[in-house]
Amino acid sequence: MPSLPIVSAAAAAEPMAVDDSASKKSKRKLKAVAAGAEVAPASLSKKEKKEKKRKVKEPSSSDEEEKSSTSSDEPAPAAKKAKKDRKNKKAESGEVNDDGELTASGDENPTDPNALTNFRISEPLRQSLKSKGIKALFPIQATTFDLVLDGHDLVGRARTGQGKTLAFVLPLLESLVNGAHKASRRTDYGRLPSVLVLLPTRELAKQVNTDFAFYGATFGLTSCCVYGGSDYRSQEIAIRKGVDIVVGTPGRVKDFVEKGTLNFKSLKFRVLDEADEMLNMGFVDDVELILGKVEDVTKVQTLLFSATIPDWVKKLSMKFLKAGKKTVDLVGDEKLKASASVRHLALPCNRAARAQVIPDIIRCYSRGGRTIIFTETKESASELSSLISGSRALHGDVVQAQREVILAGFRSGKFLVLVATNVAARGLDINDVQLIIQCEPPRDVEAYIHRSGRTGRAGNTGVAVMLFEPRYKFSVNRIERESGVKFEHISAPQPTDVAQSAGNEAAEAIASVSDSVIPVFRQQAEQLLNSSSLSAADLLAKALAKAVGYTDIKKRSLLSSMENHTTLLLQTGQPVYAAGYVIFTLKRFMPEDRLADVKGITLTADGVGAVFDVPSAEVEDYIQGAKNTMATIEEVTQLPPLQENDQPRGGNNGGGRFGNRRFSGGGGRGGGGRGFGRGRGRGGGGNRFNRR
Ligand SMILES: Nc1ncnc2c1ncn2[C@@H]1O[C@H](COP(=O)(O)OP(=O)(O)OP(=O)(O)O)[C@@H](O)[C@H]1O
Repeated sequence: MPSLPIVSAAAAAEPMAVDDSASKKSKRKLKAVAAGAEVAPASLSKKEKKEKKRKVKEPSSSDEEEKSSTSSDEPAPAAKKAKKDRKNKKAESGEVNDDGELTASGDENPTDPNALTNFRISEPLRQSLKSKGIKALFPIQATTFDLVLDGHDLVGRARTGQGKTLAFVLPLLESLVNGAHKASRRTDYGRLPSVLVLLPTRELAKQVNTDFAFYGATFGLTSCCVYGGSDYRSQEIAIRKGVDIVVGTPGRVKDFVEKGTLNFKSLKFRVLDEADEMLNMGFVDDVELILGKVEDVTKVQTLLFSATIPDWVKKLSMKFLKAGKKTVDLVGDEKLKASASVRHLALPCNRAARAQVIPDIIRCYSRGGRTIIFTETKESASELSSLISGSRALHGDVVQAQREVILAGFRSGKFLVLVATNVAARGLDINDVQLIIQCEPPRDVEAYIHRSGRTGRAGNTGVAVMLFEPRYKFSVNRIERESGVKFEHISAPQPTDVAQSAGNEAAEAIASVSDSVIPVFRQQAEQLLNSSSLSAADLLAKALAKAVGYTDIKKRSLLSSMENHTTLLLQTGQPVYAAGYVIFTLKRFMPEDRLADVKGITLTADGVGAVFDVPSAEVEDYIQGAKNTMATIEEVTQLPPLQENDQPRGGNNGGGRFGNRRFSGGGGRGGGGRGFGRGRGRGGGGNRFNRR
């Protein structure tokens, strides 16, 4: 049995279940703003922090004080009033969730401090938002809206799925049409762009452009998306005709800049989204070149959103953002960097067992929604996709046109399982992704955070399962430490559990079959019953099994998830210090040549036992054999706590901690180790898509 029984695991997830309509409702429900904090404490200057503290003590302290500390631009009187009203409402409602964020209903509720009507969002844009079910701003949006509209440069940070895109889309549009740039707005043919948005991947650029196109259309603003691998000429024509907003990836934007097609003389805003990923993808030079093309930086407002703030992003913000820039950091020093609305599970699974285990994980945890499986390499993505029926692969070797078809098919529900490299890790916002499976712990924690963040978005919940080779458990600990996630450790769904839940579904389906079929099938049923020695219930059980595709139930190891392998526990009544000792004990009653099949010896945390896998057909030989010795061997139904390895050892054969090449770990094709030697490259140079 898995350490977390599957049926109850699914049941445990019950309260998180959201169907499509419910998901929209819950989106509306999860609205919050950091309690009373216009700018997150982690990012405030010392002076600002002091003033903030003082304000908490003295609720009557004036807005002017805060403005003088956070802004050099004087907001319009109307803005002052709106801000003040909001503040008062926030103080009145004062609902604070566990994360210290104010929560408020998303329904059109005037007492909701984040209700759209409490912001300088004009009626047409409000209507467009409502048409998408948005009636209140999310915290990152609420916290940054006035800052952006009032002309500040900004560095913004929030967890995945918290609505960072609209955090810049909405105030930019209002600013162009009703705010500071209203008077200089142009609508003529050949006008130069007012907004440039840079994103690290083509898919992300398209997604953000879709938002700009939709909400911009409210005001007659046009946008255009420029990215590599797609038709150059049509993008060029669109820019030359005149466009208000250009959204693109650095490579293609740079091409247009160098060719003179893109001219930034009228630019009012530049936005860098997922800035840290630009660094990871080797876009450093391109980004700096593009940003450096703006001649009069005093006329341009720059917004930078980044999940983490590595040195380059810091330097970038120092170099290209104005000195008075604001920082809104809703993650700050909090331990948990990954999404809090995601259930994070870790499951031991040998590489060779993945293709068998993953469909069962999907069956048990996806709740009928979409699943994204992440692999470390393009080859693994293609290979796995070919082994999982109904799935499609997405990675950098897939030609752009095909990538778009695949993503569109996944978005529209034509197929529900996408096997992808990190090309799909960042920013992609796809409805009803219920489950993320990571085939191995990623090398950097950011990848874990972003991949798992493809579910549990906009207030919905989701499940992220990370597979790991048992001997590399230390890398689970690393991700846990660095992301602040506390993994629930589970074992692979046992085929019996999966079959049982399939059987339940089949039983329900049978109950709903019309009685009109009975006369047609009764004769065969009676014949079957009369000719069989089984009872009617047993025969029906077989019929149910067949109906859901089972003709046999295989066993699956708890330790490595390998099919037809069983995990055994050896105890000798004295301390067990090493794998060698386990082999030494087994040799006493098992022929040596059969010990080659013993896999993954791992000592138990109590120091007096060890678990290992053997072929299921040989289980009885081990149990009976041990009876003639001081040792006991039993089949485990739940993994006991195991000792952990802090360092990778033992090379590719899966030796792990105990280093016995012949008798330990791995098992199966690849024997592990592949994933660890071949992570994606970081840093500059190279074609980004060759790496994903
Ligand atoms: N105020 C809101 N109310 C309801 N839904 C919203 C709101 N703002 C954004 N959303 C929805 O939330 C989802 C996530 O938004 P978005 O993709 O901008 O998140 P993100 O913070 O950029 O995530 P990531 O870090 O993964 O890129 C989108 O489907 C978006 O439409």
